[in-house]
Amino acid sequence: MSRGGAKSGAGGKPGAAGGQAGKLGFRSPVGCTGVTPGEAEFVDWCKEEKVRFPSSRLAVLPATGRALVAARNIKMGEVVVEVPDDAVLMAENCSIREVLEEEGMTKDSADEEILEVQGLILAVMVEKARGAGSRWAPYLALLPADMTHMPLYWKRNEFRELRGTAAYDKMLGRAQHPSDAPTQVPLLWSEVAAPFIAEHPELGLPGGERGYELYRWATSAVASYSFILGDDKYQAMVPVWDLLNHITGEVNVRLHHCRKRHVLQMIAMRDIAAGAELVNNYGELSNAELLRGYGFVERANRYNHVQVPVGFVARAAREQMLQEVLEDLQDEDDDLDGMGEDDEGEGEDEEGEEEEQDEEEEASGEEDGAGRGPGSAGGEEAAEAAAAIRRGVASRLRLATQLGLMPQHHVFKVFAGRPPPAALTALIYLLLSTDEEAAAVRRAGRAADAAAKKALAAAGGGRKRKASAADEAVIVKAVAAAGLDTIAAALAADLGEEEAAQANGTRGAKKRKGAAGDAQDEGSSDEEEEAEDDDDEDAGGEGGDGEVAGRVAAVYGRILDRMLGRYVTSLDQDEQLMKQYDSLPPRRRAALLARLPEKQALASLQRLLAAEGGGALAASLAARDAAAAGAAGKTAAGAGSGGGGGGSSDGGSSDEGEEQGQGKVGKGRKKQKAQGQGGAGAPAGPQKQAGAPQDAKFSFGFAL
Ligand SMILES: C[S@@+](CC[C@H](N)C(=O)[O-])C[C@H]1O[C@@H](n2cnc3c(N)ncnc32)[C@H](O)[C@@H]1O
Repeated sequence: MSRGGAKSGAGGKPGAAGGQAGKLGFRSPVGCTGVTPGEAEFVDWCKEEKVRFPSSRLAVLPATGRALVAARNIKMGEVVVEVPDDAVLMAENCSIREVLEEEGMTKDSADEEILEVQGLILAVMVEKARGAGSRWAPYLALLPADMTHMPLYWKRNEFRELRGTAAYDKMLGRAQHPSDAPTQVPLLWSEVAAPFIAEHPELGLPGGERGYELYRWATSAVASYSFILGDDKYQAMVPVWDLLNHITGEVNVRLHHCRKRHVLQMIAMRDIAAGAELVNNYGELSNAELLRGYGFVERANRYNHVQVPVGFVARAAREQMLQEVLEDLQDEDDDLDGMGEDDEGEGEDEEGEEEEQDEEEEASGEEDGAGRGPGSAGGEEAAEAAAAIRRGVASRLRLATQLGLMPQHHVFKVFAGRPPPAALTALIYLLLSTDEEAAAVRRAGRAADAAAKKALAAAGGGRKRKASAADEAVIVKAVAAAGLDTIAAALAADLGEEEAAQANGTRGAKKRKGAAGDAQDEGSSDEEEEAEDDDDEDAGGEGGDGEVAGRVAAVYGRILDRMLGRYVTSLDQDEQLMKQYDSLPPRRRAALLARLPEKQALASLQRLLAAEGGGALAASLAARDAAAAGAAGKTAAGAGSGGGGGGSSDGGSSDEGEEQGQGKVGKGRKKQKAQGQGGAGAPAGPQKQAGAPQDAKFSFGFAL
């Protein structure tokens, strides 16, 4: 656990690096790791390995733990750290590389990413177990012996404090690679690491309890200290680079790989005063994400947000449509109760929903609340309606994927005080859309796709080349923009712009019941046309104002209610707890700082929708450029394999080298054998705002 005190770093004045940590004025209740001795040995080892950091020195800071600080004034552009490619520790160059290769646990031999990660964990275990016999002994000795700040060590009741947060979801494997989730650590131990150790007694690794403890430590070290290098995404422990802490908004170095010289470099992004901390950027991470991946939180964090899973959106839309259909069928509201909708087989786009259901059941025992599913009281018609709604939603989710509306890891990020993401509002609209509207969006998408391809072909001139990830991103951006245009036009029309409605062929209120409409009649019928006319009449002078907006807002309401209901405490309770912050145990404080901002973001959206209704939704859609840019980024990432935390802009490369950032993004090109492939360079997201290069081929940690 945290151990404080400004101790002197190797060759440095005690506490000289007040810098950013001082400005921070806050020390994370967890995460500032205990410090193990061994700087002198480590510094000697660095000299032997030609790991250079001539202008900086090691230090221990009260707020961030062990750190690297400027030993003198550093000029922007100076190389502050150089690590030869072969000094990094990887599965591919450790002392048991052949064994790991044979067992399919290296970059070239592994079938799955998770096995590569396990390969590095085993490599760290072996090198650690070898003690002084390991080439990396002084480096590994400097890593904190105590990693219990990481939530994977939290007790069940402490972990429960995180329920509802992105940290909780991810730790249970709900929001990203399930196999990377900390809660899977015991499983990975028993299924992967323990059998490996048993089959290779010659490696001298301990089994049993001792082995598991070493495994947990190595897992924590790899999660919070390793880097993912370059396009090829080699997972590596990079000495000295990993001494740098993260302080949101304070990053002052970027990471770079010099291919010519085969060295990983850290370059000053600005002038750094003597004594100031060198600060890396782990990504645009909320407190919940920082806690999950690195075991610390920040007092104020501009990246705090709440993550809305796509599964929630789909479920809320289904519930809304079912309620509307049932109302249309003139059933009693009560008919909605007890209609156990079958949640299976929704399709891959609703990943996470079933798990959420489990959690809800666990949390409240009333997951299948009112308004869900046919099967009993609603009778056959209702059952058919619900089935049609499910099909309609599944098909629109596929369309949304084609349009690039699906967010990374299937979660939308909602920030306090900002309109919801355009892609989220657009997705809700799409889910509620009629077949005709969905078809129009599909056509618009295809047209934009074709236009973008044509433009790319024209830009490529005579030498037609294969579309790169960046090209694909342009296409997706265009498609997403087209889809959003169609949707925005329809929404604007519904908000009262009749002309736009006609121009876009948008329809009356009842016809907007989307999949609910499908449920009654797949094709457009005379009755439906009549209904449309009726609706137009009903709407009268108001022109159906707010009908769609009202429905979209209702879906938002359902999402928000469900999201807010997931936490162990209410927003009010948390605000009260903040008043007793100092008296809370560290892990409770950390959990509070992880979940409170999420609730504040949800409450803020609730207020925004209540105050501005359709205005807030229109503002959301107006942010389409950002959404489209996000889609473009996702596509670039998707061409590789996507990944964890941070931003996702594509990286540039040159003969000289590549820049890298923290986002787990790569283009997935052909595997290469060389080690330390890393480009290096700019941590992904926040640097965009700091005016730094936007390259991002470099990640930190893995998806723990
Ligand atoms: C790459 S290491 C950085 C070096 C680390 N401080 C040490 O003592 O070894 C990442 C770990 O540093 C700590 N850390 C990084 N930034 C922090 C911050 N802003 N506040 C508290 N702890 C931080 C967390 O324990 C995190 O898991």
